[in-house]
Amino acid sequence: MKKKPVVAEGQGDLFAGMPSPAAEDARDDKANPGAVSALREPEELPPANGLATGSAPATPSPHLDDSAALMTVLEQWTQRGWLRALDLAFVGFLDRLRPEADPRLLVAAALASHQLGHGHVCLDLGATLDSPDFALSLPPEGDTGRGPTPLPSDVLAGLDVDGWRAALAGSPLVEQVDGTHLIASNDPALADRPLVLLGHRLYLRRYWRYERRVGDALRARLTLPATPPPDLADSMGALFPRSLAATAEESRTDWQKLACALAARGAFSIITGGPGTGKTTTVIRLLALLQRPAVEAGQPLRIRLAAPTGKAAARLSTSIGEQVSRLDVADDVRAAIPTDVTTLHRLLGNRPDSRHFRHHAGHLLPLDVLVIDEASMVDLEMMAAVLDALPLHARLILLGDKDQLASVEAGAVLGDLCRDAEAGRYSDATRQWLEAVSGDPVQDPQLLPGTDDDYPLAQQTVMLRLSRRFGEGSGIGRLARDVNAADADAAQATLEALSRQPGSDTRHIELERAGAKALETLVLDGYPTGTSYDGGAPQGAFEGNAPMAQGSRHNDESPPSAQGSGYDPRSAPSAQGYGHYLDVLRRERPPASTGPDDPAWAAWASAVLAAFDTFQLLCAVRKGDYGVERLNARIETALAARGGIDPRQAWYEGRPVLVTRNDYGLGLMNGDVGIALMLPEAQTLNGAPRESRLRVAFPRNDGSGALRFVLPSRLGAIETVYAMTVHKAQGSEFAHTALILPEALNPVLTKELIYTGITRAKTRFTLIEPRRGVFRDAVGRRVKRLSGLVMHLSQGDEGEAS
Ligand SMILES: Nc1ncnc2c1ncn2[C@@H]1O[C@H](COP(=O)(O)OP(=O)(O)OP(=O)(O)O)[C@@H](O)[C@H]1O
Repeated sequence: MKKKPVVAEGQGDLFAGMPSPAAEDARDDKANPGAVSALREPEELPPANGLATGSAPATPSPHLDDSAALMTVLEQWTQRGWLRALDLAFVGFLDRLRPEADPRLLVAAALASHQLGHGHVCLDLGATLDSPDFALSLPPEGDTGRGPTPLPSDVLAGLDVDGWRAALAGSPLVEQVDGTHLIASNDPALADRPLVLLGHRLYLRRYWRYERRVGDALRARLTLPATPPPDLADSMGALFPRSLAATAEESRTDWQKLACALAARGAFSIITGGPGTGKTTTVIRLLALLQRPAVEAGQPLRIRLAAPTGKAAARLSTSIGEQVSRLDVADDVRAAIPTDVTTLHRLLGNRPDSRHFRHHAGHLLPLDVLVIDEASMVDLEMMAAVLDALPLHARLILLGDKDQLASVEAGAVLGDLCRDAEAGRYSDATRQWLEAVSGDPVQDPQLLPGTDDDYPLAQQTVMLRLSRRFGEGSGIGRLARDVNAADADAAQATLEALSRQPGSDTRHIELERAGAKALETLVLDGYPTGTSYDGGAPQGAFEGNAPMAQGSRHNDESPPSAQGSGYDPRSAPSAQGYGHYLDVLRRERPPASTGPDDPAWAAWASAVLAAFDTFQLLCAVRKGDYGVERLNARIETALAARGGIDPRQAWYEGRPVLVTRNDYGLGLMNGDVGIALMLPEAQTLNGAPRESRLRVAFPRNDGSGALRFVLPSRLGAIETVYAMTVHKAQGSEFAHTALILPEALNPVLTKELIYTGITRAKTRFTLIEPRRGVFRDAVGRRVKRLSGLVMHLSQGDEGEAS
């Protein structure tokens, strides 16, 4: 078969400029040949775990006969949406670079690139051969895989892990990294090779390099001498009075205090904990503790606070603002603690259409302390960029919940770095130092012993263990804990018990039993008082694939709020559906005579946005009957049917939209949510009556509470957002969060996803299952993101952390 050209050489983001970073790597290694100790522990090459290892090789698949045969398959996969165009382009690039390349190399390259799109930094050859379709999440959700297209398991059939590895190792496109030292050779000819093989892991060079940069930078920070502020013990005593300890347990070990002490002594620290465990409270006290001596010396520290998304930045800004105002410190110290939180992109100085930032190793950030909140959402590439741009003297503090889903982009940096957080792994020296400065014993049944050499990172990591938001009495908290423990039976039992309990904050709707109407009622109206949704809701419109409003009794009649349930959405503020924000939109609209500059319009827009935030439907998936795309359409139809919106045009008043890509020109960030509203024009022509025009109101997300109004025509990457994926909801919270699962288990459904969904809820949580058992099965499954950081950090705890 004749080979087809795939793309122009050099096209595609992943491999653009590949040679130059590689050359930099080579320079790094020359300059610092021993730069691989603490974080980059010597690797023992993992044993091959491909099922085929050791057994007689099965018949090789014809798809790997030659590169033309393979290219045909890869093109089919791309056409079907199984691979990204970028993945195919990468392979096309390699194929042109080395026309004689082994098809086993080309398929591995395609899959390594594909895995990046699924968050994995590299391709694990053994795991891929063990279970190709599952490891590669192919066919993707919403695709049954039927048809003539071969599956990955067909294409890889007959490959054994050793043979595959040997084919890669022998390729001139691959640099084999020394498994003992984790460094590349310094041969400049090799440094141009676009792929890196480390044991059974194949990396695109760019990502291997990010991993190295993060590992090296963290190790450098961890080996700096400790610099605790003077009078640490006294300052901590004042900032963490005993009365703050809420329970008998915490009065023994105040983890917030210990976190503050560890962060105060080193150039790098991590404070992890679930929702409401006091991460913000702790970091504010830490900033006060660091800033006081600096202010007294007349040299206040330059402190910056950042988060990965605008929404997360706004949330931290609000919470810090409230807490700083209550802080018991001198006014000049309080004034020197910032409350504005920026996004990481802004902090680093994004450049339009470029993945490079204004601040980098050659132009460092002008700061002394950097706090990054919601660090679980920071991907590997961004973490490398931050560490590059950070002066070595500056303290870096990562805050986040290690158990949440990782970033959509490749890498699970916080999760990787927090592997030992639960077990503590403090060395005797760390423990003694902590006990001396805090006056508290360091004790918890989960703690395991450690040493400085084996667990360098653990010495600067603290896990906060007590949730103040979701205490013992909170159903949401109980469910989140069971899910987080991956205890499927306990989680299912808790869910059912809470759902039956009157007045509980958590509900379970099984659509098989309750009928699709229950979903419609929930999404539109929240919880009507006195109605049980998990049993007796009437059958109706929202069944099967029918659009939500088809056949609905609401269509031509009064809305359900007036249909005998006795429910008035205004009387149940903590359990709203989407009817609520439309209600506010209608009810609170300023009179038509209100001038265009009157602040009443902004106040109205703010009220509508706030009302929208009281409820959010989250989906685990995008495709299928219970994915974002179809549910958005069904909800839109249902709201239209009751007269709440008029979606005959793409843009209509009340349309909620989610920004899906940063737009620096407009000041909008990926994750920002806005609502289209009809607003008066500022100008009229020749005394003509004033016209109204749709504009989309977005919160400025800078802590000011101000809004930004944007013409719909200026918005590029947006989507309607009645339903939102759990991934997109990270960093946000909603008073009432409903999480709907798909009908069948699929690779994205894991306990991390369910945990992240549950913990978006502030006061109410509803789990909706189209089919019983999906929740339970999902809770039993963990995300396993592949990355070398885990490997570098895992020495010394073999067998304990898995
Ligand atoms: N030591 C403490 N004593 C009393 N209240 C506390 C203490 N620590 C935190 N809180 C309260 O608990 C709530 C949650 O704290 P905080 O916002 O610091 O947690 P968080 O972990 O940052 O939460 P999030 O999950 O929103 O990021 C706040 O109302 C805070 O005032």
